[in-house]
Amino acid sequence: MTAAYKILIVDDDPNILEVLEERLSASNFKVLKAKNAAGAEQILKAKKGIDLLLSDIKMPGKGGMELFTDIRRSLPDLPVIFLTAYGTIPDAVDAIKLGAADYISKPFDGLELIEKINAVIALRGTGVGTGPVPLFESGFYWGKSAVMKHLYTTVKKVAVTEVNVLILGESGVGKECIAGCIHKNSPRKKQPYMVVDCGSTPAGILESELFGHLKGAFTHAVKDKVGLIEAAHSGTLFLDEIGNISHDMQCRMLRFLEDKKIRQVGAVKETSVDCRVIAATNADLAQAIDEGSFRQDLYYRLKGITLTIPPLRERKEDIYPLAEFFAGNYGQIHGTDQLRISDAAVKVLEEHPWPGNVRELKNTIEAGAVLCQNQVIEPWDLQIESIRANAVLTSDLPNSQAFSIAQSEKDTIIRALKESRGVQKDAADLLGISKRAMHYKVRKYDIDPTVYK
Ligand SMILES: Nc1ncnc2c1ncn2[C@@H]1O[C@H](COP(=O)(O)OP(=O)(O)OP(=O)(O)O)[C@@H](O)[C@H]1O
Repeated sequence: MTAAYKILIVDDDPNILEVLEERLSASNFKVLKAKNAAGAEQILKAKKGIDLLLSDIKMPGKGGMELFTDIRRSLPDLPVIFLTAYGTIPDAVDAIKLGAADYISKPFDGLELIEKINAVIALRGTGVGTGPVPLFESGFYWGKSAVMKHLYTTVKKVAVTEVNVLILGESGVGKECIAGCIHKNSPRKKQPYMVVDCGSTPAGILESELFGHLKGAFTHAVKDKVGLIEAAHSGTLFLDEIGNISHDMQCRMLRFLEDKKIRQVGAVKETSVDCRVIAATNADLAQAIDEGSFRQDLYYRLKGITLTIPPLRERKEDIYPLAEFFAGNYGQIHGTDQLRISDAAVKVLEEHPWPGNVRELKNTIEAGAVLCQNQVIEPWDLQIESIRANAVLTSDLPNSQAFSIAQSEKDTIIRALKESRGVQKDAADLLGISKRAMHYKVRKYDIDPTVYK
């Protein structure tokens, strides 16, 4: 940030005004102060070009919320961050719903405060995110819930900036899809997009994967290797499962994020790398910080902006549209007619808690598409064990489908094998079961997979 950014602080506590002024001036912001709302309004009237207002919520006389509502009329684009004390957080949350940019709780962490200010200023006036929300984009279905519409707007705003982004959410909610979407909508979209799965890469290998190495740096380093960070130069680096990296790797990542320089394993010289960083995790980083297993300073570096994708069970209104979307995709890919999902199956889908989130729903619909008859997915075509068993036992199956559960399972296995031309691994993937379970069932039902090749 440059000295050009002007921040107006309003707080009735002179100590807070002083501490904030010191902290912000040290980060090159120009600071103006007011000890009450009236003072802030005077400054805003007299001085042009204030970039951000940092306001206390509880002040004698006119409070922060009232000030915020009033200045909305004359300065609708001025971003406001609220300072909240214990007890006023609900007010701050309400203020965000009304359009405030963010809030920070007292006593605040200096680094977090600066990161938030930088992020808000970076987003200000980007002029995006005000249009209608498209239903889907590049294979990603945004859904109909208010929370996903809001996420879309934020993603569009964030994408055009250089801010680092931390994406949080359970496994399968679509974190990697959102990261890709940010890159595709960013000015870096024509540059490399490198994905690193920090969770599944063994710690010993991750360092050389990320930073690269020189020939001879260790036993198996038979030639020089460019790391993924360097490969992402001028583009975007997506660090998936960042919550799983070792303490040593956290230190190295922090140094990289601070200086934007890397040193290959075995090298003496450092190389500058310009890449935007997006990280994701399904871990509870706040808890990991409390437990001392994740560095707080790294956390703040990563979370210029945090995007949280809620689990599917918390946005039930997205289940049916997503299921239809996947059914439609399946039809297109396999050249079949549009699949339908029966009302009874929709009910089953909407009642399931989806621990595997959208990934589980997608697999369920794809397996249902293979198993269904006459292009209609019924409850018994859904590979959701508890519900499926119940549906088979209790539903009004037509006579031709009135199989025993075992017969129905055998039939399912055969249909999946037919679909995957006898390849048991692919059939297992289709049904969402392990390869071992597939071998077991093939033996149990005495099925010969080679017949379906
Ligand atoms: N809104 C969506 N529209 C279409 N497909 C989606 C959506 N959300 C998730 N998916 C699909 O679900 C699967 C999982 O998505 P993704 O890998 O982005 O999730 P994730 O949160 O990164 O999971 P993990 O934490 O396990 O890595 C992918 O096949 C993806 O295409």
